[in-house]
Amino acid sequence: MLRHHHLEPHPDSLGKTVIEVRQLCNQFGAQVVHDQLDLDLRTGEILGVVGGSGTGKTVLLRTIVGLNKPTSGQIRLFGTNLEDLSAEKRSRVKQRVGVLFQGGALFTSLNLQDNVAVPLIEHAGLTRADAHHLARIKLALTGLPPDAARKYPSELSGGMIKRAGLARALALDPEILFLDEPTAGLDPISAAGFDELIVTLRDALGLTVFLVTHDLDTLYTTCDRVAVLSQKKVLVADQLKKVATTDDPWIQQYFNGPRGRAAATTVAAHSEHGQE
Ligand SMILES: Nc1ncnc2c1ncn2[C@@H]1O[C@H](COP(=O)(O)OP(=O)(O)OP(=O)(O)O)[C@@H](O)[C@H]1O
Repeated sequence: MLRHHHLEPHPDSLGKTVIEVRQLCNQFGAQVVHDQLDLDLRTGEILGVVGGSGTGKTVLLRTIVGLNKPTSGQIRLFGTNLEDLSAEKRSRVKQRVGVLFQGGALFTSLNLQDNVAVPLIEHAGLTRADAHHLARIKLALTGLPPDAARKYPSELSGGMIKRAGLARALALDPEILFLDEPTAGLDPISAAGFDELIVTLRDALGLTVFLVTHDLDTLYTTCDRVAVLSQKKVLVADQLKKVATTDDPWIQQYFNGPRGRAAATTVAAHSEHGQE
């Protein structure tokens, strides 16, 4: 079911800032990817991050979660700058964040239950038996059937792999979930199911979600706000209807091209048919 009411949160319901990116610069050799980029993520929202290929969406995600050291600029996660923290405190902050990388990044030699159990054993210090028990709960939470627990990644469909990757990202009960193109490569029905799952989990677990995507349907059905990366910055970050009217060639082509119009029409048709 489409959750159209999430597209227009009341301004008073917007949470406080959980991620604050200020004047971020990322440069690889002579290539400047981000130049003085600013972005905020607010508690409880699903923020879609879009932009042309190579505009640095994945680099931004990796920088925020501490996997890429920025050339300059500040990033505050839950109000603190990771670089100011001791290794131990930094590791504790990082555990409040879950990441689903492109491709799911599962260990191919482990079955799903063992994959999800890894962070529970390594970071939460659970016994193997307890970790397996909790791993099966996490797998069920993402909509996988019980028999999936003993399957290996090679035995699964793309959609199941994404769900298993999500179960692992949720293993340590994170407050913020980062998703890098979660519906890429999925058939439309699996992709729609995954979109719905993201909204359901956000509502049920009170998550905040940073979602990198190219998928217009995902933007229309799941995101509260959309941030557009263009010209090495976040050009605009706002509700979709406002972003779509921004005067920028890439934005106009993206949202008002044939695919953008089709996605908008589908959502409008659903909301006319008795959705909230
Ligand atoms: N570690 C690195 N070393 C050198 N260049 C890098 C590194 N990481 C990323 N880049 C470059 O930074 C640019 C942005 O990459 P990034 O993967 O963030 O783009 P993207 O917006 O996610 O693209 P896509 O939509 O195609 O996935 C690319 O040109 C990439 O080659």
